[in-house]
Amino acid sequence: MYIDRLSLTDFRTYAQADVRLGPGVNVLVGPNGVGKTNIVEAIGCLSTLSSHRVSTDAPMVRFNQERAVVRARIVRGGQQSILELEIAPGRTNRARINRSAPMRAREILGIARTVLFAPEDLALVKGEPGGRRRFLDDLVVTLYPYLGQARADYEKVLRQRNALLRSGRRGWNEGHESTIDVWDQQLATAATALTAARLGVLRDLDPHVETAYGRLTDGGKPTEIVYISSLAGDVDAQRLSPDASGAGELASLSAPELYRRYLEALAGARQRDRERGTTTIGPHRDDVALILGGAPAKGFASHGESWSFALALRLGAFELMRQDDPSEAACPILILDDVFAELDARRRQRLGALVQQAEQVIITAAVGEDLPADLAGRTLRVSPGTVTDPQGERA
Ligand SMILES: Nc1ncnc2c1ncn2[C@@H]1O[C@H](COP(=O)(O)OP(=O)(O)OP(=O)(O)O)[C@@H](O)[C@H]1O
Repeated sequence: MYIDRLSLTDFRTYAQADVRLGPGVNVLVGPNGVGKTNIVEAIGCLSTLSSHRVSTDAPMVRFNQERAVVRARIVRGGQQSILELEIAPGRTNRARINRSAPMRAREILGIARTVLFAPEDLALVKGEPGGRRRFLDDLVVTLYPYLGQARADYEKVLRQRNALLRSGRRGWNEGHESTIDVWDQQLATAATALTAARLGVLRDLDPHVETAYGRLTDGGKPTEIVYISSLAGDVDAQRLSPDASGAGELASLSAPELYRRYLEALAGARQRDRERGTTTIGPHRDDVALILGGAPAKGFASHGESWSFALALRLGAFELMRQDDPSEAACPILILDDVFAELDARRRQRLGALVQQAEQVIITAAVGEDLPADLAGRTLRVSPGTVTDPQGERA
């Protein structure tokens, strides 16, 4: 799939801009701060309904405006469709497909399939567990959209259980005890679905990440991704020695056994949870250990290695999505924001060769010379509030 026209209204720096893109490689070039990332952020948001760099919608709306609109014409296997997303902070975001009546934004989730790599992804390797969980859950929901419900259910029941635990700190009574039994069953149901899906996706992702890292780094160190589960004991201890994590055993459990393990663990942790006023067992406490050359990448890998590992995670996700539906119409759009400047000449070359597998690649770069010479494609010049197309016309 590819986007051939993108239109932005009051999105970040753009009052109104029309950007013409094409299949193959598209490079957005312009000085720092000119608005290149704003464009790829808009495409990512149309695909995932969230920004890769902010957790709320307000910063995406141009200063002093109330709403932003992102519209894209998407070509999938020769069929065109127009997707539109209205971002209105403080109100419900709305979407339209082919200029239909407005619908809930959720309805367009996943129609534009994208994989976006940005400098912020370094946090996947160096940062806190929340980013890794989000990466994994986003991939789970992309591959198995029906699990979006399990994820939403889990978050809802978790909030309710935590609210009950907090209220119980002022005096725990029989009402609390019977209500928490109900929440535990619901939590265990959603946790089972989510954990099984995460383990399955990790198992499938792992070899693709290893291959991508090897290709990027000329056969560099081996990588491994290990799931760390709060069901299998102290997550901090597992992070230090991921080999000893119980994830392998968890992956072999059937769903009813996993459910039983969650129920047992929640019951066993109830006293502690009551004291702390929060739930200490469940997928929201889990993590993913990224292992490079036998050692946890976090804390051990160099900056360049961490960067390449983060990139390999995204490229691995791209490959997994491609394998999941090998038709060209479903091939995700690959977006690389500011990547090449961070890599040495050889890794640039290798990345340049790797990305050409996508039907559409969108790359941002402050300096065109940072890109490998054989990365053939169209170049769009970005200047404040405007993107100039290859023919030199102002869009
Ligand atoms: N809501 C907004 N309204 C208006 N301008 C905004 C808004 N949000 C960000 N900006 C401006 O957008 C600019 C940053 O744009 P962007 O991140 O796309 O730059 P870039 O071209 O990718 O830069 P770099 O090469 O440094 O990464 C900043 O000047 C910032 O002030």
